Amino acid sequence: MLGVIALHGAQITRTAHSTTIDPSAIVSKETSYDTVRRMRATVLVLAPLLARFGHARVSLPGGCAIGARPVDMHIKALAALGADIAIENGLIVAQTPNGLKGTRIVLSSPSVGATETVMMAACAAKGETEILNAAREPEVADLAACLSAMGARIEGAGTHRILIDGDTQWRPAKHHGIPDRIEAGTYAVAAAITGGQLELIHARLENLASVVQALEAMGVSVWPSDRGLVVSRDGPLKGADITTEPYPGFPTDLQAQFMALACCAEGASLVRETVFENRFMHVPELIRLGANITLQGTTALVRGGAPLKGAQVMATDLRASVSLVLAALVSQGETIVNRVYHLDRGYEQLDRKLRLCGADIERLTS
Ligand SMILES: CC(=O)N[C@H]1[C@@H](OP(=O)(O)OP(=O)(O)OC[C@H]2O[C@@H](n3ccc(=O)[nH]c3=O)[C@H](O)[C@@H]2O)O[C@H](CO)[C@@H](O)[C@@H]1O
Ligand SMILES: C=C(OP(=O)(O)O)C(=O)O
Repeated sequence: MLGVIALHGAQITRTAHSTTIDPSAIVSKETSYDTVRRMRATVLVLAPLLARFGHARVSLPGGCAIGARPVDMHIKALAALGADIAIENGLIVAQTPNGLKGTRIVLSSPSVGATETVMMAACAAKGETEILNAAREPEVADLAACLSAMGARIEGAGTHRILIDGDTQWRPAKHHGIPDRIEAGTYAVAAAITGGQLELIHARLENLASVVQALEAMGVSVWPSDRGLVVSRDGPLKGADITTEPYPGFPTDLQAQFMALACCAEGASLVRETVFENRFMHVPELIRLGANITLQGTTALVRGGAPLKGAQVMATDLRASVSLVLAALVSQGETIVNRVYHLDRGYEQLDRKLRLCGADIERLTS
């Protein structure tokens, strides 16, 4: 695989649903559960709706089926800021009869979504809010940069402690979301698994340190270019141990893709998932392609080097889907990935981009 791939803004690709769907559709009882189930980002409109209207009715979010995915931290934090919240018929119903009031929020774990919810709500609260044990993901800092451009006063986003001065006087602003580091990591695996070279335009080394470390441990070269990063492999792939962790650790959203890569390595790899309790649904499908993987609890032992052969496989979630596409690129014969619609939540025109770089890939349904 050889070529150049331009990455899109994280906010565009990763939260596409919230940008294209009118909030009134999200709260409508007519919205089909199946639609909402696929949208994790719906929970993130709760704070802006509350701040704007003083009340909100938002479907309990779903997102990728990779665990129970509760929203207890979002709800507890909004309640601490002064919201009255109830769950009714699968909807989160919230109101702020006395407005929101800044306070100290200690998150029980550094949830990305809960940090974003609190940060947005705190902008509209009276007084100061402190978030402790905040998520440090670059998307949190990027959201803070966007809110700050709109008039918010936020310090410490990207660290474990965020301070927000409330009562924001909002103003219009333009903000470009950061390039999607998960999209970048996925195309990096495409270059690595095929023994090719890709230049990833806009990819940022500073947001991909743990990913680059894993690639290098597996025998893949990564270097900065004027426009982004170049990822290249011409020697053998080596096995590596990978443990998913909150940022700056190795991202859970790249675990499936690296497992596909590990299937093609010489030697064994251990892949541990610590963020979500059920994120190994790609394993039986990779095995269907011929991979040698043993699952034990939250750890997968991948014995690399077994030849992969094309088969009919089923995509279960966004990253599981793309891991099957990546494995199919190096499988002998034809692979058909069913339920490929999951892909579109995180990748714009994946098939076209891979085709332009030399892959023999075709989308059979829209
Ligand atoms: C739309 C979006 O940005 N999605 C990303 C976000 O998801 P999301 O924001 O849902 O992920 P979180 O960081 O909140 O989840 C991390 C862990 O905390 C748990 N938890 C979370 C909230 C809560 O109220 N209670 C609770 O127990 C979750 O079940 C999970 O085990 O960060 C994840 C971790 O990097 C990524 O995989 C997702 O791609
Ligand atoms: C899990 C993911 O997304 P969401 O949180 O939207 O389900 C993902 O992007 O891999």
